[in-house]
Amino acid sequence: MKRIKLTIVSVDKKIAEGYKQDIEKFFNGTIEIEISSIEKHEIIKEIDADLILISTYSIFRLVKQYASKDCEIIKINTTLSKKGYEKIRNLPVGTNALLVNVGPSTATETISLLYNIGRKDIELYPYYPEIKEYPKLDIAITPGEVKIIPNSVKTIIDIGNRVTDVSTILNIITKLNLNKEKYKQKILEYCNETITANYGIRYIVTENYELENQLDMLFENLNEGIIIYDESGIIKDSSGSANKLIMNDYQNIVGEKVKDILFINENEVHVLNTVEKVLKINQNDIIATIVPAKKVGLNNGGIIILKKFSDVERKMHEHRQMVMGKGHKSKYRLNDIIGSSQEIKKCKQIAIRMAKSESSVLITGESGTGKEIFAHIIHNNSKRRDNQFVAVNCSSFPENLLESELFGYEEGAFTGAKKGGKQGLFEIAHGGTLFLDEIGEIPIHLQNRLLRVLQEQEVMRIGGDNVMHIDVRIIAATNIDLEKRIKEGQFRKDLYYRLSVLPLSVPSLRERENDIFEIFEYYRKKYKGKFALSDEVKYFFKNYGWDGNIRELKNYVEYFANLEKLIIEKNDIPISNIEKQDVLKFHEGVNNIENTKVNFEEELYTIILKILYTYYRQKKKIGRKQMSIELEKQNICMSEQEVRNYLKILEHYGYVEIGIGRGGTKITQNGVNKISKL
Ligand SMILES: Nc1ncnc2c1ncn2[C@@H]1O[C@H](COP(=O)(O)OP(=O)(O)OP(=O)(O)O)[C@@H](O)[C@H]1O
Repeated sequence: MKRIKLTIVSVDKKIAEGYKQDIEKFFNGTIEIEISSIEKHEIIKEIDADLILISTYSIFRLVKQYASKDCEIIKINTTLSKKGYEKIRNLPVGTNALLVNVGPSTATETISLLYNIGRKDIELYPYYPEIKEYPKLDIAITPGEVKIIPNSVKTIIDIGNRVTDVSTILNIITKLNLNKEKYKQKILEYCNETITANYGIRYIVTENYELENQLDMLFENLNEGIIIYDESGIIKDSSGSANKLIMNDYQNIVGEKVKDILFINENEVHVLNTVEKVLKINQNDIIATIVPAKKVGLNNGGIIILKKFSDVERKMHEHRQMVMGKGHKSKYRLNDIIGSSQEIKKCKQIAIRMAKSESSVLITGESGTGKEIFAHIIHNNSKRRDNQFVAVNCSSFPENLLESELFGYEEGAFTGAKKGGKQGLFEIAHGGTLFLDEIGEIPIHLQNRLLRVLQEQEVMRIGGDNVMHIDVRIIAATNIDLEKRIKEGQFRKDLYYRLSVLPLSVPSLRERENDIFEIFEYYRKKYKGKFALSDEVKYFFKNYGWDGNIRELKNYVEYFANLEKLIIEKNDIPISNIEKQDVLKFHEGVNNIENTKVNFEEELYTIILKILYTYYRQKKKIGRKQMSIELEKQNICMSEQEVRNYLKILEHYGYVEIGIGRGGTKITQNGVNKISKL
């Protein structure tokens, strides 16, 4: 292999020798160094080198003539050795001395060097052999030129030959494209042996080194395994514990592909946001946090933190995922609420007004009506929008886990508690909004605690004695009748009042029939469905009960989009034929309602009206479900859909009033009159 060649050019051969020694010593003979001197303003021969170093800029033009076209030329920066500096370090402030060197420029250069490295407080006067006038001083300082010091001088301070500055060493490494890592330690040593006037470089070299050292230590001592990978998913660095977790011994995994090592897909490696995955590696459950590293210059690379986790932690993790699944960021905007019905427009307006307030909101409505979207919208339009939106589904946690999720715990609070404790969701949501979904499911004991937090705006972690002030806005949602729960003694009245300062009732899809097809169309486009609905199917959907509301509708659209059919027929609807017939029959009935001869002698209408009358006397409304239960008591089997059909027809005749949502049905005065005549 060809050795790298460096040529040093200087006016004075002796000086060049000095530089050669410094550089040779640093590179430990791995670089070939030649000296080319200048005689009578000429260079003896052409320079054939990979890099040329010159002692002064005054010879630059001359050297350039002898150098090959693309060979770079850099000037050697010089400085003092530490030993030399020590000799002048203790000179008293205000000392006057001659600075002796071979010529005027070298003398002034040395004065400025001493000034730059810190001796600004002594007065130095240049002295060189041809000088005509100079002050007669007792002290002379010289970089090795003792012979030319005038005899009158009493004290000679020889600071020794000037040495190559670390900045030149760094220049050589960079220009010759040498492996910086290899010289890291040597650069640091060189910095310590010499004095440099280049404080910036010194700072960067030593500080970086210390930082790197600390990082290396941290890297190796963390229990978690760390993997750093580049944009091709290739591992660039890995900590000992990562190697141990993955390979079961300390075998190095640098150079391997992340996906092959962790058995995951390529797209799981290149993530846009931090994700957590649970992996099974070497019979161990490992939780891998994959952090994209755009900001640290790895492009699409990233960092993976690997951690073994116990059963307790796994449970915690699963539950955390339930919470995190809902995200700590608000994702919906007003435009995500599709529909132009008056009902939904009004609901949006109310939500926006509520957003401007700081009071608690209670969102009610059937399942799948969009309560959660409304919670996001209220947060997004409030002044808390730049802070966390933390959503938690109260029904998805066992009681004790919900408590620790909400309020957090201190280390050692219970067996299996994580080291360092855990932040509760109230703390996480500080400054933002906490969305408590399915609040009706929260157990009584926690209701007490929740109420206290809301009243006092303070939380205390489980097992802790530190009270933390929190500023969190609560939005709660429920699809069950909380007032009923209160009557049953299952929900605290005072908590209910505190939560429902601003009540928002989201209408069911049944109450806004006109929105059905608008939402249908929105999701059809979203799922890239190419289908159209047959007329019969359209009638069906218009008259369908939509108990699952928009969530159910959305599922239908997704299902149809996957069928890849152009026209969706009745038989494509994935529900039982009986229910389908009911709906369609009803449709025909309602379509022909004007002509429908309702035979009130027919027992069924009478029975239904009578049940309604009984409820009316008890000042109660009755829902479809309850109606079919009441009918069953009289040995009449009728589905909720059938009940709905009968009620619609009774409504058409003005005998009943069907309430919106789950409001239930009430007999009218007409209806009362009707049955009294029967
Ligand atoms: N107006 C709307 N336009 C479009 N999509 C909607 C609308 N309302 C709800 N959705 C969608 O319907 C689904 C159910 O909404 P969401 O989860 O907000 O309902 P929910 O009332 O909170 O239900 P649950 O009580 O079961 O938690 C979601 O996928 C949501 O995106």
